[in-house]
Amino acid sequence: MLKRARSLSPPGVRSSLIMSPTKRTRTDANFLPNKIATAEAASKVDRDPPFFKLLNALKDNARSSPKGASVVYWMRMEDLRISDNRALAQASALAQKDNVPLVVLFVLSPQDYIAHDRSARRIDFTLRNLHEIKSSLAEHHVPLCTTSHTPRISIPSHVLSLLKEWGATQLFANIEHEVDELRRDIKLCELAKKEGIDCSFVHDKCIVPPGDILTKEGKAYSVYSPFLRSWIKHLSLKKEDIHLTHAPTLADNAFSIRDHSTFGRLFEVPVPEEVEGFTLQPDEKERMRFCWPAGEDAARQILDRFVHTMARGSQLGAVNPLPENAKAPRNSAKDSRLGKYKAARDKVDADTTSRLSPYLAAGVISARQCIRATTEFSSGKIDVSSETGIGRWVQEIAWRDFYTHVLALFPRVSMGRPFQEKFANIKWEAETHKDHLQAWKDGRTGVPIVDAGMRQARAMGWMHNRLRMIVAMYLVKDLMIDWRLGEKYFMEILIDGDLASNNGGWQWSASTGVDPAPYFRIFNPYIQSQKADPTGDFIRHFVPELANVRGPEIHNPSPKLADKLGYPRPRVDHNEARQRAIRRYKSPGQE
Ligand SMILES: Cc1cc2nc3c(=O)[nH]c(=O)nc-3n(C[C@H](O)[C@H](O)[C@H](O)COP(=O)(O)OP(=O)(O)OC[C@H]3O[C@@H](n4cnc5c(N)ncnc54)[C@H](O)[C@@H]3O)c2cc1C
Repeated sequence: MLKRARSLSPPGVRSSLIMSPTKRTRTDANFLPNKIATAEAASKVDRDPPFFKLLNALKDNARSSPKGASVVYWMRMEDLRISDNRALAQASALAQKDNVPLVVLFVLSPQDYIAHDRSARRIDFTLRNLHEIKSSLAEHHVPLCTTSHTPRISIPSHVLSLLKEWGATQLFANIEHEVDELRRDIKLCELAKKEGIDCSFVHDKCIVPPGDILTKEGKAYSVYSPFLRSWIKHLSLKKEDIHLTHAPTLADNAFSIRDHSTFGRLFEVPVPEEVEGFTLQPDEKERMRFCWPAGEDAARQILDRFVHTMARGSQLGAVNPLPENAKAPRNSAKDSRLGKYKAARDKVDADTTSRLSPYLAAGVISARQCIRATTEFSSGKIDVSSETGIGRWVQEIAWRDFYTHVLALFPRVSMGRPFQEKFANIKWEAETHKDHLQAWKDGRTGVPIVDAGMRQARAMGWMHNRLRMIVAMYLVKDLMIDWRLGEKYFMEILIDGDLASNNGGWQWSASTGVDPAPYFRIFNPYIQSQKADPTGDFIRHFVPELANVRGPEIHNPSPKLADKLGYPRPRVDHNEARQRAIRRYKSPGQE
């Protein structure tokens, strides 16, 4: 009997019809020359990371200025929340102490979005969250002023001019770890100092701040396991331990701010509906809203659902994570998705993972809150054991920290360089096989699990971790296409695009990064497919051409069946491609 996959797409949308993910304003042809630093430039930056330069600039700019007319918190793309937000809490506390209004600023920077390949989905998600934040802040009589500024090079001056307009002598923000953002903030510290304005940029993204976990030699870790061992030692739920402590809550501004000639008007400054060049098609916009509802409440509910409910096959696709009619029973730790995470996390045929990455990447929920939520099931302790679902999930949050530390302390990775310079000259096929890259993007490589994963990304702006590894390794090792083109495409299409995790994942798959998959251990996509999607439900859902195929052929259809169903044949023979990859990695630069 033929089995038909359920239709799980939002109303009016079929995954097979989803062709154009975003209105494209950029081409791949512009990418490589612009983005890759020379080996020398990367080494120079690695020797003197901007992250430490910023910490020094902040010391130099220690709080000394007299009380101003307001205190400003500059919210960025990675901290879109009000609760458990360290910089916001500190700004709020100071505003209370000085008895002046707190003002929240957000600066849209279209040039940065282009330079960093930001997806229109991520920008839309940012704006949707800003709308929520604006209303929530208004309940506390705190205005959110959203501006847009170009060129990006003058953002420090733009922020400074606003601070002066608002009579602020104190600026707070959470640290962003990408090279461009760090350099921008260093510049702002320098300019602010001249104007007598203090800058406090604080650690908030990671559980343990970059620089706090170092090897005995005082160097950053480039291997995950020892990093994890050290990371675990930093975690405790004791009151005095800062790493997991909830940041103090936001205090209200005085109601009189509403009548203030300058600050009162800020309540009227709208959050734009879109940023030019990052416009979503209407159906895509609807789908993103359906799959990824904005706001802290939504994020908290998604976390709660992960912690308390079982995985369901009906949730494998582009579904609403919080269906209105879901009266899902609350399960014990043994049965919940969190509890089963160790055994189930690599399965793609149900919602086995939390799907919190868009919320974590945008800071709609804090990583601290995610870890605190797990302690309910572990007698109030932090479980980091590799033997339990809870522990395994906490370790994933540690991967997020790990890659952010790598980004901050080995800035070369955000400059288009491989972490392992010896792999800089591998011979790629990008020029000779542009059609292969396009087929991969379109989900038409002829390898069902790869195509299903790529179509999931196109449909949802999100992909399961196991699939990300499979499709990434397939692009790099089977199609022999430069990992940077895959990294860029992921940023352009994913709603959770995060430079640290994305680069980490790509360099892991390409065997060029920190703690990578050894270059000779190459995933066989057909074996991976059987393990990740044993029933074939996932493939049938996302590859409608194969919707009626049952049995093992779903993982690797015969040429005859593929031709009959209008499904492409594989572009390369996996075994031959594997030999080619091993040969080229062994002797970089050689054919
Ligand atoms: C090639 C490649 C590209 C990736 N690009 C991104 C990206 O742009 N943004 C992103 O957030 N993650 C990225 N990841 C990591 C991972 O795939 C996603 O975080 C995960 O699939 C998100 O699903 P989830 O929220 O259900 O994760 P869960 O399994 O529920 O994990 C919980 C959280 O832990 C973190 N996490 C889990 N796995 C990893 C990991 N391997 N590395 C870093 N953090 C992790 C994420 O914040 C995630 O939300 C990438 C991985 C690969 C292999």
